[in-house]
Amino acid sequence: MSTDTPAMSKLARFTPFTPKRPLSIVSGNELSTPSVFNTSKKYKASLSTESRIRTTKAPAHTSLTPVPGTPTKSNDRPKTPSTPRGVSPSPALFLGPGDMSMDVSRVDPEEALVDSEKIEPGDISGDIDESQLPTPEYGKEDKVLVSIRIRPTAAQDAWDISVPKVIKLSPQHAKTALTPPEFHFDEVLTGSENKPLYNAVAKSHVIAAMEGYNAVIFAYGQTASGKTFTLSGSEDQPGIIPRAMKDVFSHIRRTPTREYLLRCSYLEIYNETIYDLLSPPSVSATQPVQIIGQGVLAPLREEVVTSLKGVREVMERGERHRRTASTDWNERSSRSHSVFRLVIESRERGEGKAESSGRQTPGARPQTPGGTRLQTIGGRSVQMSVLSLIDLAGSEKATSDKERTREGKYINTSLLTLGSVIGTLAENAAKHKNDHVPYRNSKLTRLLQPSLSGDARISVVCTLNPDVQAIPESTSTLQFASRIKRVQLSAKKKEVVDTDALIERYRKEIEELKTKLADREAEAPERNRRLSAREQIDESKAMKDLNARIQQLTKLILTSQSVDETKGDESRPASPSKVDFDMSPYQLQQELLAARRQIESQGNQMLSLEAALLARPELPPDAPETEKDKLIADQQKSIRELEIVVRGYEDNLGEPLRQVREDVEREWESRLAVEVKRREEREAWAAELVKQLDKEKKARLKLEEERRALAAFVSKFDALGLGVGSLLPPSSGSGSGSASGSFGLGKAKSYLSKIGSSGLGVVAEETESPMRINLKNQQSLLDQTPEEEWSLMEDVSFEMEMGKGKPASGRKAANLLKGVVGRKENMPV
Ligand SMILES: Nc1ncnc2c1ncn2[C@@H]1O[C@H](COP(=O)(O)OP(=O)(O)OP(=O)(O)O)[C@@H](O)[C@H]1O
Repeated sequence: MSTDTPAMSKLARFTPFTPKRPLSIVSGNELSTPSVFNTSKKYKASLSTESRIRTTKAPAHTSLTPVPGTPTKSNDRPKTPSTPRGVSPSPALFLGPGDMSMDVSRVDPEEALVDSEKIEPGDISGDIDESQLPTPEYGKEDKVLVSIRIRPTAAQDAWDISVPKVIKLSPQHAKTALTPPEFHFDEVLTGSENKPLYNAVAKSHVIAAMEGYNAVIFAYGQTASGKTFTLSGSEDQPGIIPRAMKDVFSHIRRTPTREYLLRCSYLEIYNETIYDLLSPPSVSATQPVQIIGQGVLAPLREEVVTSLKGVREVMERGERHRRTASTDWNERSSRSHSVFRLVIESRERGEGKAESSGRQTPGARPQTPGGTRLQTIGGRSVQMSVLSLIDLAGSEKATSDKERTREGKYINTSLLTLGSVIGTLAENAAKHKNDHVPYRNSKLTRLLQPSLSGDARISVVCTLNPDVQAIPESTSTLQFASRIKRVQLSAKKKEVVDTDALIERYRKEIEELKTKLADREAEAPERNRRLSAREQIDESKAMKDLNARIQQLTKLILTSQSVDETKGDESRPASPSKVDFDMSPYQLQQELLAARRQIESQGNQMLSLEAALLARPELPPDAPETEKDKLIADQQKSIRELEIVVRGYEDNLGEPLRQVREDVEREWESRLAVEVKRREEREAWAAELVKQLDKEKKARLKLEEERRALAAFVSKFDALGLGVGSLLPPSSGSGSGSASGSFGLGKAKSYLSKIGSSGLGVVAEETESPMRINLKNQQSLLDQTPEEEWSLMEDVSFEMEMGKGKPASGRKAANLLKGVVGRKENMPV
């Protein structure tokens, strides 16, 4: 290939190949973080000291790596492990005072606005050629902008690029005698100059992103073909990313009518897992990023940037966390696909500075899933777009290293999936088909899905290694590039609807309804006297409807995320999330019902708006322009209303309803807990009672035994004919041995049963024998009967009369008594 082709003349001339610089160890203080923006250091950074040492000093564009297929792996070259996601500094480090970037969760977007006045000259100086505006047609078409970049080589070049924008294999390298096929692209570029490359392939897309279109720029190609060099560049040849960032700020400076909020994130897909490069590695390793919706990623750290320095800091941090490793073909091969995303939000500036700052009540802004968002203010809508800059890992052959081979498999699989996705999309576009596109087969294609489905302007730079040994890989890259050229796009500007006017209307209606309600309430007592019961019911229903409408409108305002600054919190409707916790479950259920009714009514509102939209009057083509404009304005109004109602509907469907339900549940839960506790206490008490009863039963059984023993003793005593009178204490009423004081067996039994069921009942609480206790504390029944017990025996008449029966001698009787009673433990005799 001749370096003097017309294609070349457009860009920088071929940079003569300089042999690879021998690796040298640099001293510790020479180690510093390389930066894409830093003109004195190489961009690509690694966490491993080894790789930092090796790469910090190497001027990238002069040390060309050999082509795959001719590994230069030498034994003396140190093997670089893949960059470890090393121990990270504490997260606090990321938000230090010197940090130019800010975690979105802690930033008030209105305070982080960037406008033309805030751009420092340093942010846009350098080699950005502001006069060179993007080629007009680029980025404005519905096609992907596809460019080929051929890296310089010292070996024999296999490709012919003598015709502008065309590349074909030089006939001497073709395998057949047939003329090699030609590939046509938007640009075919060579050389090491990154500035013309940027202007040709990226600038228009960066500007498109600044103007509200989603834009994606990615580099595709085999390993060591120059993707990272193209995107990130080197110290003296900054690549697309640093140039794009400069252009972002210079665009802001050129656009004094708008103000901007910039947020950036940086991630990599490594072995089919997405890692957040801005989170501390310990965090991102344990919480990989998930794709939770069309282009929605979580958890993903986004940082607000207000200057080029801020972007640089964020980029450098991300770069430090990227995985790179030495392979057989590239000393610092990217082992992952990396995606740098810049979210650009902008709106027209207001009149004065105060208004332009658009300060909103802090804290009043509802949280949005994507983090901090710019608000529409006073009719100023917000434009939002995402610029994604993607450095894909290179396709490669199996290497000699096991780990690299494993990574290579993942890389190749995801690139293959990308290829087949692109193939299907191209096919669908060419044949107007709608075949299934296998986006879900890899993380990379899932991530790119919204863009590839047409939602973004895409520019692809396919990098080629022109060496003869790399012909198969280069051919495959060219085929990929041809396919992606056929993909159809239809990117549209994303503009957040201006809801302010509508909200103002709602607010007015609320005021009117409130006045009406207040009037009605004031007249109610007087009116009710005149009205029949039926009419009173109707009247109260009408008042309820008024109330419901007020609430509905108030909630619509809340869901449209607008807060009236002048009225502060007063103007805010009672948020459903602030349900009164003192409400009874009944009241909460009423709230729940009201919320449900509201959802239904919003559903109806949506249907009627949809119907109105469908039933819109058709205008004849020759109708006057003013009529057409009016119709368009009316339709736009209906669409806005519909959107707001839909948003309100979605919000109500989720949040408030859930919260009311939770409140009701919480209320019932606490009640249930009290009931359960009470029940448990009762059960414990009942168990205790059962235990006590059991004890008492046992005590009664013992007592019964005692009683029986006593009864037996008395019977024996009776049988022996021993009068108890002599044993009894002298009684005032009956003298000892009185004939009338007979103690019959029946009476004694009744006495015993009485004492068993009354006085001794208390012993049931004791574990010891009730008799024993009783006898411990009292005098023995036989020795000394307590008065009250004797009183039980008042009517006892001694059947045994003196001299009747066969009296035992006093000594014999005493022994007998001892013999019977003495068997009873502790019974004093
Ligand atoms: N156009 C170019 N001009 C000068 N040097 C280049 C050019 N393209 C690539 N290089 C050099 O070639 C080497 C490999 O390039 P680079 O790392 O960009 O390849 P890559 O495609 O990103 O590889 P991988 O997929 O393995 O990460 C680097 O040293 C780089 O500086």
